[in-house]
Amino acid sequence: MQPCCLAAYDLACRRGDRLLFKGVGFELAGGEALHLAGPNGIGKSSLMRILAGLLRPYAGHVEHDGTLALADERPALDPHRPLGEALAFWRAIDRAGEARADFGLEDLLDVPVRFLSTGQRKRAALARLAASGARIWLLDEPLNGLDAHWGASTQAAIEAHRALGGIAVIASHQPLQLQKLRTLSLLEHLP
Ligand SMILES: Nc1ncnc2c1ncn2[C@@H]1O[C@H](COP(=O)(O)OP(=O)(O)OP(=O)(O)O)[C@@H](O)[C@H]1O
Repeated sequence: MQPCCLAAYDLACRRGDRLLFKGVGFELAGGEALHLAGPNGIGKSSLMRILAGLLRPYAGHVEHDGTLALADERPALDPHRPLGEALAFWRAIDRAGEARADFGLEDLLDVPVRFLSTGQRKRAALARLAASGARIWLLDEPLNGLDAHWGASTQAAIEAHRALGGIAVIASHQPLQLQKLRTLSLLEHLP
């Protein structure tokens, strides 16, 4: 895997007429992981969208070297297609190789995405991200809806991605069992 990096400098975020946070900065190199922490509504998902380039920061800027992929509560899979086709749609666009991570979807490939359970849909979204070949994974509440087995498997997939030199930024209310995990609490960046 090519070297990658992700850095945020003095970020501030405003939504509507409210400033959510300010002065957020970090630098991540290949193999590193950052846990975004903070209570409901503080701006973790907003920060994720800024990092992904989907939301303009009120102040500051983001720099990255390496492709980014975001998995949030929207699975970005066509709800009307069978899961196999919905994943193939992205594979054709991403032109990445086979995903190394196994999210146990083999028996669900003919099920329309809209019929998947919460945890199955989450696993499908994670499989899409893992198959994208992106070097920088932005994971917004990746463990939501997953049972203990798939929660552990997802964290193992994150560790495998890091071992290959990838970066992971993870917003999560749930404890994470990841090696050398750095933490950024948005509570320390209130305006
Ligand atoms: N499009 C929008 N316009 C205005 N306000 C918004 C918009 N999207 C989100 N917000 C507000 O921004 C704040 C931060 O939302 P965000 O989803 O980033 O928080 P969060 O830390 O991820 O929360 P949670 O832990 O509940 O997922 C919330 O008060 C939310 O209502």
